[in-house]
Amino acid sequence: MDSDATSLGEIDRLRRRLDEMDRQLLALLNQRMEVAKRIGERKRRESQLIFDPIREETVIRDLVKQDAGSLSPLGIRAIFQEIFSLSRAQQGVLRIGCCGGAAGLLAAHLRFGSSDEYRMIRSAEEGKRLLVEESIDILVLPKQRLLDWSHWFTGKPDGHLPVTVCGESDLPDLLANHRMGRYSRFYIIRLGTEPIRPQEGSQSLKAVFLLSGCSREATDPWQHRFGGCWAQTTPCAGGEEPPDAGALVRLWEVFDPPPVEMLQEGCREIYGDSAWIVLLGTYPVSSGSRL
Ligand SMILES: O=C(O)C(=O)C[C@]1(C(=O)O)C=C[C@@H](O)C=C1
Repeated sequence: MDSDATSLGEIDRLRRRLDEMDRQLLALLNQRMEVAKRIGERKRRESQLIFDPIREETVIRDLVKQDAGSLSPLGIRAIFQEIFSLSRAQQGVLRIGCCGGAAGLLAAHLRFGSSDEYRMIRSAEEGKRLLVEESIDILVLPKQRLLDWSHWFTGKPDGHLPVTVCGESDLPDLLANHRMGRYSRFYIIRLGTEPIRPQEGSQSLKAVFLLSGCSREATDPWQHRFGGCWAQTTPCAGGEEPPDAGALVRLWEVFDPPPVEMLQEGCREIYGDSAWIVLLGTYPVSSGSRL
């Protein structure tokens, strides 16, 4: 037997092993879907949302920590995001609205997976309406448009938003051509005033704050005062700042988010009554490029 034939025989044998493993994987996935369906029934009875980003992140993180094989963290993440997507589809449909054209759709697809329902949204205003009407469950919004949210809610003196930011999605550098580059970061927003609570044992949290009613320059002392203590601040206004909306300041890698009252107090000290802060939500951050 020549060496080509030997190698073909070996490939055949290995492929048969792969076939058997694929069958096992599929059987396990089907079993997993049955369990997810049961969780979904329970959630429906208790009026809980299908999408639980903190649980998903915790599962992925634990798996990445556990894996002693050759899989990359990004690979594990991509596989499990698809599994969660299948699993959400068993529980009902997660309806995702995407602003930001094709880039928004792509960012959402990269974050969520193939089995959810996507809908292109022409403007942040339309997205807000559909979210409030509950025609969509999640809105994916380019970071530039987050300022519009700041704008909309500056009118509300109590500073309560009916939405929380529950994640972020990046377009990988690979896709950052001229047009997409503008839309490299997206926020995932969902309805609900309850900020997402950190899971016990969660290592790293992000908090997003809107600091409104003051000019961009005026955020400097605020950043100086609070930035160093427990967070780094990043102004992320981009070039599309609405005239009176004030500044948006993001705090990130907040391990132990300070009480909102303390922030508000500090803010009042610096700006008197001319500014206020809105806590949009806290959510886990991943060490990879996507959440
Ligand atoms: O743990 C849950 O709450 C589930 O619904 C299961 C599951 C999963 O497949 O692991 C599915 C959807 C949620 O977003 C989180 C996790």
